[in-house]
Amino acid sequence: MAKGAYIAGKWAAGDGDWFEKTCPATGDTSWEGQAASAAQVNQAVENAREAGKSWRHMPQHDRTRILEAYAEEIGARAERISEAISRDMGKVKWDSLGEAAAMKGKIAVSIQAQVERAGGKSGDTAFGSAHLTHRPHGVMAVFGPFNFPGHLPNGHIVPALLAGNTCVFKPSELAPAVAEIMVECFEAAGLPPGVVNVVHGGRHTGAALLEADINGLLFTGSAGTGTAFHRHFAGRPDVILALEMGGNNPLIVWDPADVDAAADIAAQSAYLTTGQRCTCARRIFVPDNGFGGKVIDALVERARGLKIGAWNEDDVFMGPLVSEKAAEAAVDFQTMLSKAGGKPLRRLKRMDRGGGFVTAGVIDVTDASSIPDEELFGPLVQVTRVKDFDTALAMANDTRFGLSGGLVSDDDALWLKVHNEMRAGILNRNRPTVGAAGNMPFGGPGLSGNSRPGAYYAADYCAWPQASQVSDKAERLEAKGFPK
Ligand SMILES: NC(=O)C1=CN([C@@H]2O[C@H](COP(=O)(O)OP(=O)(O)OC[C@H]3O[C@@H](n4cnc5c(N)ncnc54)[C@H](O)[C@@H]3O)[C@@H](O)[C@H]2O)C=CC1
Ligand SMILES: O=C(O)CCC(=O)N[C@@H](CCC(=O)O)C(=O)O
Repeated sequence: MAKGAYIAGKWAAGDGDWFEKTCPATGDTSWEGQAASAAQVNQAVENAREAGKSWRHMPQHDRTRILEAYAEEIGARAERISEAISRDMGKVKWDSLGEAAAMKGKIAVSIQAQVERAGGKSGDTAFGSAHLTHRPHGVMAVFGPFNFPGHLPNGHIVPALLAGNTCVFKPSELAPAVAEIMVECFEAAGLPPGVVNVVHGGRHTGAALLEADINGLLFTGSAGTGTAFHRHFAGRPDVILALEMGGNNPLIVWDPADVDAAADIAAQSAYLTTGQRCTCARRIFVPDNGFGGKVIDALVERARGLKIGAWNEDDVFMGPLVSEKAAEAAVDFQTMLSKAGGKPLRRLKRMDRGGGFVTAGVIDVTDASSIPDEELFGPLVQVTRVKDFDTALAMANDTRFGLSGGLVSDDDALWLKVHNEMRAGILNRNRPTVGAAGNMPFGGPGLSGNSRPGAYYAADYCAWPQASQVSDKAERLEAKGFPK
């Protein structure tokens, strides 16, 4: 049985509600145990605060060295990390191995970012010297999502630690297992007890962490939850919030010479990780002509041809959704689009093998009305045929979100227009909307976050800058009208 709380360097059974996670591919129980209670959450925060007293004063190179060792430990456990993630949330093997590799790769990027974005500098002034220093916030609560249960919380935790903060990590209750391996890696790397604490559980544990004495909330998850958390901390400018949320991401496909290449890009944008990436394309715009028709046909052909299976089967592209509930929600979303006038060209359907398995869907919403600007976190893509490029661009931008977007076109002038006018933090040309680079900022405007992008820019929200003007001795000051 898994343990519910890792506090001050020791695992303990949780005192909260019992919960378990079932693998959506095999039906096996992948994690079971008790959640951390509110008392345990408070204890974890207190221990993180205590540990912070020495961690924040440790020389930067010593903190860096521990995190470099952590990277090695992650690398050595890539196979186990991949399996834990796949068993919990169903991600296929090559994809979860990719996540494990990203976890390791992120550490070097974060170390570089800490130096380049949160380092210090000094210079001479007329009176002495001026200095820039960065200081940690204190105790950071880290909330992880289920879709990248290792890589994305790791992308908050590592920069937070490098900057001298300590963390209390609440993994997603839909993919809790990988956190235990992360702890194992931190221990093996020599991280002092209390610097990272883990509290397992769902909403109750999360709510207790929000109420605890934290200095920052580093969140990756849905816009609904992130917005509720933002509301929770209204009037609390003393708590730093970094909210990484979802998208309703557009991809415009406009007359590239290679229809198959365009369809490949569109299909991978829509269906990678079973559509459970925040950067997945949800809306595809094509010209209302023969070319647009060919792209749609080629996309449908790809949706039909994807090999779907369990993480422990060979050569599968797409695993199941995270749960049966998610599969039902995806079907319901498609039904809602159909009622609004959408025409399914290839239906997203629950598969006979049960669990979270669904087929990949394409729905033509050209003639639909009142489509909600919502993210469906699954493999269903909406296509719209439009009369001209400006209409495509205007429709692409007609969203409250702004995470990712893209253009598939050989036309440089169109790219220039899209680059200047499409409102998306991750904006690609002739590349899938997914697969963002860790050495760049990751986030977007609107409801996709609170303008505190992560990845390379995570260093910015993990420390506050301090500016000092220094004169070695106190000297008399002069100013017009000031008494001498
Ligand atoms: N922009 C980004 O960097 C990314 C955003 N996402 C977004 O995350 C979502 C998928 O992840 P989910 O795990 O479903 O998100 P979620 O919002 O359901 O959960 C995220 C975390 O918040 C906790 N939580 C949820 N409701 C809570 C409540 N009422 N009180 C306290 N804690 C609560 C969960 O237990 C979990 O740890 C998608 O919307 C996706 O777009 C996912 C990955 C990257
Ligand atoms: O944080 C980073 O290193 C870059 C962000 C990243 O890995 N993005 C991935 C997955 C995130 C998601 O979509 O849920 C991507 O863009 O595919």
